[in-house]
Amino acid sequence: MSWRAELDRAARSFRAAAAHLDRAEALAAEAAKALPTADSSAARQRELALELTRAAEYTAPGWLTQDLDALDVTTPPRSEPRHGVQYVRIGTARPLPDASFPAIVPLLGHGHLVLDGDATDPRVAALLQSLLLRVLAATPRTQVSLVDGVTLGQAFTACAPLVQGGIAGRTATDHIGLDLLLDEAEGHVREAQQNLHDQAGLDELPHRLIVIAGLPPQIGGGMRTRIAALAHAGPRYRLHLILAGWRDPSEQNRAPAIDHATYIRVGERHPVADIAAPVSFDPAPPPALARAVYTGLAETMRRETTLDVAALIPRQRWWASSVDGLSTVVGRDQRGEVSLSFDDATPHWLVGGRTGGGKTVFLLDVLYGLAARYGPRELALYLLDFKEGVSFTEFTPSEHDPTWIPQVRAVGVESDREYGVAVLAELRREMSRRATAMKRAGVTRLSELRRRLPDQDTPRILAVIDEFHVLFTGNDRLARRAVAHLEELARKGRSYGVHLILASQTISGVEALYDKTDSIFGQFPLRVALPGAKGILDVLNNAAETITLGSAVVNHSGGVNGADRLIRFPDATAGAEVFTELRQNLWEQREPASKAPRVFAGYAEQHLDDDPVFATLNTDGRRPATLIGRAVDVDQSTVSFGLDAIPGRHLAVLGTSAVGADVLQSAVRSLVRQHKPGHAAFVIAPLVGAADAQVDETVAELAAAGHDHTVLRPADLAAALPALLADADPEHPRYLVLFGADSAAPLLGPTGLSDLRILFKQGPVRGVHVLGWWRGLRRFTDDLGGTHNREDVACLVVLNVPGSEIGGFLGDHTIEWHARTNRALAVDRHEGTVRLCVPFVAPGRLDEEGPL
Ligand SMILES: Nc1ncnc2c1ncn2[C@@H]1O[C@H](COP(=O)(O)OP(=O)(O)OP(=O)(O)O)[C@@H](O)[C@H]1O
Repeated sequence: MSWRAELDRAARSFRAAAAHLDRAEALAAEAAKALPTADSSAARQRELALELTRAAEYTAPGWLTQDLDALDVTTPPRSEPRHGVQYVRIGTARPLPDASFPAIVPLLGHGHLVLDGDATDPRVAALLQSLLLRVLAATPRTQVSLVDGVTLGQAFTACAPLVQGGIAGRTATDHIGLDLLLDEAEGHVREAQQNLHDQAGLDELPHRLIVIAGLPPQIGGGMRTRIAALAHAGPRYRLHLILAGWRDPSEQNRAPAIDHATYIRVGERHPVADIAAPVSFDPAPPPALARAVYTGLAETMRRETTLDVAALIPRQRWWASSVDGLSTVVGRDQRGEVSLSFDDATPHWLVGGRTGGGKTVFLLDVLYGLAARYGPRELALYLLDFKEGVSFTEFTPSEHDPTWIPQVRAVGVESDREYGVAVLAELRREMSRRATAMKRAGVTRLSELRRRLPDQDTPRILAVIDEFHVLFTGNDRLARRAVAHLEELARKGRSYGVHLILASQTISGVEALYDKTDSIFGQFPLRVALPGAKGILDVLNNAAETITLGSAVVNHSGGVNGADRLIRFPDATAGAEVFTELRQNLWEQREPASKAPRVFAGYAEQHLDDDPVFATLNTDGRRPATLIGRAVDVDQSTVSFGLDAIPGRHLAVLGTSAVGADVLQSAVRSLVRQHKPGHAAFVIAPLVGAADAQVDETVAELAAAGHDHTVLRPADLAAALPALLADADPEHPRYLVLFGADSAAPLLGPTGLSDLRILFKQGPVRGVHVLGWWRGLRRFTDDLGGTHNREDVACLVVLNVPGSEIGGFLGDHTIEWHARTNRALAVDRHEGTVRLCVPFVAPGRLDEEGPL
């Protein structure tokens, strides 16, 4: 066929193609191939170039062919290549100096582009940027994976908004990153295959475009073969490659051929075999345009992936079984809802982010999601927060809302480390119980036990510890116990259905865990990095640095680079009503016997009148007890000292804090309830003005209860001491209550002091007990007659006395006590116990007293 006939045929073809998109796509390529270069008439060539331009514009409209300089961000995208092939412009073909047409090549819906040069060649770098912008602007749902092993990511710096928006993963620059990226791409193919197998179709699956600006130098034949295999399978599953630098200099180790590819030879005059004209490649797009398009895409993605809290909650409640694990929707990514699990693969999670990075919100999303899915027989929650704040209070009953989440067993807000360690110890005990039950049942996993004994109450336990690093501060015995507990729970938890979320705001927080025991770290394969998270992901992975509020990087591989998934999660604070309704709803569904969670609020005062033991005190007990506060433990057990006929059963409250008078008052008030009127006598010595209010209230209560009581004038104290012992009757106890005992010594003089010491030594066996508030340890020691007599007063409530001093007094320097507001150390020398407690105070005392 002559060239003229050839040209006519091509021109005819193009006219027909105008009516038929698919056909035009095919014929455009054919016609371009047919362009003769030598002896054709210039006029005809110009005419044909015009035809080709029209056909190209028709075949690949807007973003796909126009000069990028001539476009702005408002240019609409082309609809997805639903059928057929999407062509994209690579540059301008110029058969004559004054005749040109867009050089377009097929990509999405067809195959791949392979360039022999890499991005170290500026023409290639520019072309890749232009191609990426065109494809993404025309087909906005496309997912992108970027590899640049030759210019350290320089080729894709303009793509930062795509990375932040979750449209592109972070650029892989080395063989490890490429390896992970190929894993992900192979996952895409598998997912698509599954979709086809399930006859779900691929319409919902976005295109995935892998742009490789140059391969990292370290990669070997295996990796190249994987790329070639992906290229072979990819187009059928909406996966396409733009592969630059695909050449191998060694003849022995040639790069495998890429199927379905259009090869572009960068250095040649006719770089594309199908276009019989010289082609100059497109320049890089105007930076402002790229920025505007990519930012717009990221914003659209943000809108589309933003999830309402309602989407976290399934329509049906408590339907799920936790036999094999727990799982809940936590957010969305480009592909839809994202669920995370606690199971054998990801038994525990590590969550981090800067202050205000959304950690609390994320945790609330997770907890409500789980609580909606798994009933109390499937899930038990322990929630611990060490910082000031209200993270978990909404799970507990309050004055405004008496409901609670029935799965919650214990909540600590502004917890002490001691409380945290007590919770961890309780979890370990539960693990031991389960281990025994499993041994007995002859099984090794919780799931087997659950299947074998479906009626047994063995829910999966999730313990959430916010600001967990506080547990390690101090590097003391308590810290070591915390580490030991955490290590055990982290290592064995998966077998016994005990899962942890450790969350922290600070890098030092996370490092604290690492420093304590790097073996724990490996037990937390699932990492959730919120904005500004440090130390949560691998050191080389800075994915969390650029994400915005409401997003999180989820990484199932211990935080390694390239295994990131960017999700968005809903704002729990914005959806508060939804969660409130859910809470009330779940509460209504609870079993009638369901108990409210045990709540420890570190900042709260404890009042004797609210104490459950105080409420049950009566005169039938064998051994009168003085109630002094609530222990910092999971049950907040009441701390008391029994006053029986054993030497040493006296009570000393130590410290200048005004709380001392309250504690003494509580001790007396609890005794008041345990004696019938006339069966005990109370001798009250008000020695300091600071305790006047408590003295008055105590006396009024004694009078109201009809108890025998005397209020001593200070001047009468010395005379009263021998009398107390003289006619003592163990059946009718007597209590000497010294409000401000440190002021007694000058009143007593040497004889009186000696009488006091005799009382200390001989009183209890004869039914006489001293209860005193000494405002200084030194005074108390002197009154005892020296530390060698410390056994004479066995019950101590230590307030603001330095730890070293009390350690010295007790002869035990291992005691760790840091005096602080609203805390006391209850020491029982006989029982050998040293317990941290919240002392009973008068309501409002902390507001008056302020911090110590
Ligand atoms: N998914 C989200 N979408 C939109 N806004 C959010 C989202 N998550 C959190 N926020 C906003 O950020 C604020 C801080 O969140 P949050 O209290 O969870 O941070 P935090 O990391 O727990 O901070 P801190 O530890 O200092 O309390 C919230 O008040 C909320 O308005």
